[in-house]
Amino acid sequence: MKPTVIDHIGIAVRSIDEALKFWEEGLGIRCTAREEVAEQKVITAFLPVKDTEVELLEPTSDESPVAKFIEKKGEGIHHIAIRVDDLEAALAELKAKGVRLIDETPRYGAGGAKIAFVHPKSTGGILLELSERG
Ligand SMILES: C[C@@H](C(=O)O)C(=O)SCCNC(=O)CCNC(=O)[C@H](O)C(C)(C)COP(=O)(O)OP(=O)(O)OC[C@H]1O[C@@H](n2cnc3c(N)ncnc32)[C@H](O)[C@@H]1OP(=O)(O)O
Ligand SMILES: [Co+2]
Repeated sequence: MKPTVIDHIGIAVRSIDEALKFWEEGLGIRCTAREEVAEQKVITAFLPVKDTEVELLEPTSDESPVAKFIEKKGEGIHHIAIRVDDLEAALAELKAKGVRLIDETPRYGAGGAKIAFVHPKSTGGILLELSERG
C-alpha cells in the first residue's frame, strides 16, 4: 500500500451554505466543486488547500451517516481521507492484517473517486476513508 497524500478532511455540517460563510468569506478558501453523492446520502463541497481539500458534508436524509453523526456528536470533523494508488490492493492488505473494514470493495465518491471506509474501532477512533483517483 502506498499512501500518498491526505486527500481530504471531511467535516459534517448542517448547511453547506452556512458553513461557506466562514470558509469562503472568513478564510478566503474557495469552494471549487459541489456534488451530491446519493449513495452516501450527502451533498459535498470541496475547498482545495494546496494538495489537500476540505470536504464539507451536508446530509440529504435523516438516514445519512452524516446526519447520525451530527445528531450524536454535533457538527465537526467526520473523517480523514488518505489517497492510495491501488485501493483494491490496499483493502486486501488491510483485511489480511485483521483491520475492520466498513467497505470490503470500493464504492464511488465525489469526483468519481474510488473510496472505502475503515472502521474507527481499528484506527484509534477516527473514521478513515481511503481514496483512489484516476
Ligand atoms: C462522498 C464521500 C467522499 O469523500 O467522496 C464521503 O466522504 S461520504 C461520508 C459519509 N459516509 C460514511 O460515513 C460512510 C461510512 N460510515 C459508516 O458506515 C458509519 O457512519 C459508521 C462509521 C460505521 C458508524 O455507524 P453508526 O453511526 O451506525 O455506528 P455507531 O454510532 O454505533 O458508532 C460505532 C462507533 O464508532 C464511533 N463513530 C461513529 N462515527 C464516527 C466518526 N465519524 N468518527 C469517529 N468515530 C465514529 C462511535 O462513536 C461508536 O463508538 P463507541 O462504540 O466507542 O461509542
Ligand atoms: Co470523504
